[in-house]
Amino acid sequence: MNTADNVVEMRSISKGFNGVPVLNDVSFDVRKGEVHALAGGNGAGKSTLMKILQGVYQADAGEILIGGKPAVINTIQDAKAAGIGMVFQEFSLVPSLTVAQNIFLTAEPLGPGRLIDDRAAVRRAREVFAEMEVDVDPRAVVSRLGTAYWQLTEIAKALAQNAQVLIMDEPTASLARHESEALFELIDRLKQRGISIIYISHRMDEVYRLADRITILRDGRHLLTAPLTDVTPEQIVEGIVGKKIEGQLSYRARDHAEHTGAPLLEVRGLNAGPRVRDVSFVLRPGEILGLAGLMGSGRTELARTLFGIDKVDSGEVLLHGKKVTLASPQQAINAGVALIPEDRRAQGLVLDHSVRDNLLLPLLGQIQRGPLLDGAKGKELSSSLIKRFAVKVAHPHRPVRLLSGGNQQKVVIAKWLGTDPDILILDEPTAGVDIGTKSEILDMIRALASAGKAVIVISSEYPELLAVSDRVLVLKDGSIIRDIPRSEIADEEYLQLAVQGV
Ligand SMILES: Nc1ncnc2c1ncn2[C@@H]1O[C@H](COP(=O)(O)OP(=O)(O)OP(=O)(O)O)[C@@H](O)[C@H]1O
Repeated sequence: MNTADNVVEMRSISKGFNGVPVLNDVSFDVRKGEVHALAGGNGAGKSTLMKILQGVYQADAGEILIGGKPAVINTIQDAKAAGIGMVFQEFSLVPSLTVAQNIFLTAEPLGPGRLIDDRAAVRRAREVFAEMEVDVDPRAVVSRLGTAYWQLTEIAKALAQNAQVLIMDEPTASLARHESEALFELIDRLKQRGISIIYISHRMDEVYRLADRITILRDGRHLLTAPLTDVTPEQIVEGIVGKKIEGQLSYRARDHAEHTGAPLLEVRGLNAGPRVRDVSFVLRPGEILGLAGLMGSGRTELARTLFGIDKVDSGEVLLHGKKVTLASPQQAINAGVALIPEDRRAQGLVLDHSVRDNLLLPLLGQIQRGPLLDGAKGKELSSSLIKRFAVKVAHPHRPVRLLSGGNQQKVVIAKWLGTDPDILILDEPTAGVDIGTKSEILDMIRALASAGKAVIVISSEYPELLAVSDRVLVLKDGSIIRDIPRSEIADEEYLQLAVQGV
């Protein structure tokens, strides 16, 4: 293949931060109209490579060619001019503005007197959405729209700026199932129009559904680039993780699986706001309970209520047979409940604080010596958690925000498991984590249950939910509509139908 067929070519890129190498001699190319998956473990360097292509970082060595010609991409503006567009994972729109205003925020069509011409912007935005074959009202205020529409607006914004290559970093992370399918269909259409997509995802099914080729990075080095037709899922997993992983997503029987002990948690007629309605269930030691439901079904709200964040309107919660008041997270923690939240950046971490401080936050009680903190003990505790969860960090005193997304998730999990809770609630625990870590997290969940704890898992990924749950509660509009033992769930499809209330 002639290099001129590549819309983007990155050659021998190297990059380090403060002397720590992150990318080492990495080459990567993208052809016109292809979806190229970029895969690799947490911290492998995917985002860093893409930030170099977007002009956010400059490479220490190597070169970039656009359409076969050497290009200098030192700023985000350079990248835009070169036809590189980014669909941000944490959306970069201004919520108080309309869709059209956001699309043309930096490049408004100017009317007479050089004012922002709203009518022209709306007209042009309509054209872009028509080309995308999606239905979005350009006059709608962004804050009133759901995540899927934010994403469509981001894509429209890049296309309006003539992007030829779109970088999508975990684009389905906050989408419901049907929204993800709509996104895949849009990607198919964009491809047909000759747009190239760089697709970063830890989800293997998406990679196979969409990608023409895959490039795998491991520890900052290029491992392979191949058409998807030439590699098996097992080879990809092994390439990413560096070892074979078997039976990751199959349900395994465990010790304590009969769950005959006295209930650890009893919820009776719980009402909290509009999304938790008359919820009752029992959770016994050793049990893993899956919560399934569509977006907005009340899964997250139920978790937040049990952790003392959302206010209880009526009903009772019993822990170890005793009635408890869960009016604050502190009360919940004291009672032995821990929640690993869905939105880890907002709720799970203090991003500017060090990895060590974040890990020790819920453990302060354990390292207190009189009025002081025992520094040595803190160091020991945090180091052992970093080791146990294989958090990839140059030094524990580095701020958490410098960690890759997946490693931030590991810090959140390590932090809460360090508190040794009796009841652990995990809301989308594997979002953003690589396949190796995912399998470790699922094993951790199983191990906790085997040790006699009780676990509640919320996950939109059915294979994952079915791999760990002994029982699944299906929620709809805040109420439990089904309570199904794992043995009765034949397959994913069965669960999907149950969730839809069929
Ligand atoms: N600004 C920075 N300063 C210091 N180190 C950084 C910075 N940005 C990234 N790193 C480090 O570079 C490495 C690669 O991170 P990167 O975000 O590129 O990984 P990734 O492959 O995208 O991972 P993930 O799948 O977890 O998102 C990580 O070890 C990270 O801590």
